[in-house]
Amino acid sequence: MVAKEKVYKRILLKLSGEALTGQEAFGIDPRVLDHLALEIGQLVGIGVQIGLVVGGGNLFRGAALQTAGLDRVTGDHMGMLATVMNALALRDALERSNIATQVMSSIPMSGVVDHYDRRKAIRALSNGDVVIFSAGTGNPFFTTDSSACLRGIEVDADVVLKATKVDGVYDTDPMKNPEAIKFDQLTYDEVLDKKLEVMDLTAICLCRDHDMPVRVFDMAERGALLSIVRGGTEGTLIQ
Ligand SMILES: Nc1ncnc2c1ncn2[C@@H]1O[C@H](COP(=O)(O)OP(=O)(O)OP(=O)(O)O)[C@@H](O)[C@H]1O
Ligand SMILES: O=c1ccn([C@@H]2O[C@H](COP(=O)(O)O)[C@@H](O)[C@H]2O)c(=O)[nH]1
Repeated sequence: MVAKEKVYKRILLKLSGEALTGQEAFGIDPRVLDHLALEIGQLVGIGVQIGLVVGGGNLFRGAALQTAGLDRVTGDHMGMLATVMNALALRDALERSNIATQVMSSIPMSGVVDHYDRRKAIRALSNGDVVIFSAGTGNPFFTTDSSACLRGIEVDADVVLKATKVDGVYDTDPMKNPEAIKFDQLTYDEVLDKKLEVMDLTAICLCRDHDMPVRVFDMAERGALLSIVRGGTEGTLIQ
């Protein structure tokens, strides 16, 4: 039974960078951005406060660049800059849908976006603006899963919602094993013990230590986001 009213007042929504590619060969598919603007607009419409983190996997990942011969820290810097590009594209799509949006970056980028400031972010969220936290944590060797959980905890979100390319957490990677079995619910320790790779384990530890629930769900499933903020059980809940 799904409530008509929202059960979450403030959320941290982590969007898959990789899923932004959509049907394009590389980069960002504008149709994915438009779909996201529609879904996010529905939440804004019922008064949900939304912090966003978008990944960079559609453009660059430090680990992949290292495999190709680049220095790892340089690769991670490139990955973090990729998340800023995605954040700018997302802001553009949201603003075209008349959704007030601010982008903050963990890496100072004067003249392009504001530097991350927790108090300003909380004020903006309280005013109903969508706030996109870009450039990850600002540090190499992390991922945007960790930055999403970190920012979610900092701004006192009710939940971290990881919107990704699969519809939940499975016992093995469902992209590689069609027989994989899906979980409806898991504890943080079960994710850690089983080394389930849907989310990086640093992020899970952080959420466990700060009692931040995480729901993993399919970014492409229409209406899933709205349903979840009203108490729907799409995907897998980790708590
Ligand atoms: N046990 C598992 N259950 C579900 N998915 C898993 C599991 N193990 C690995 N995965 C993989 O994890 C992926 C999601 O994590 P990943 O960090 O790669 O993507 P993302 O965070 O959505 O993208 P980006 O890093 O670009 O933001 C899924 O596409 C899935 O293939
Ligand atoms: O705190 C962070 C966050 C990210 N990175 C680098 O950016 C890329 C893209 O992020 P994804 O989470 O993989 O989408 C990541 O692979 C890292 O290289 C970072 O260094 N620090």
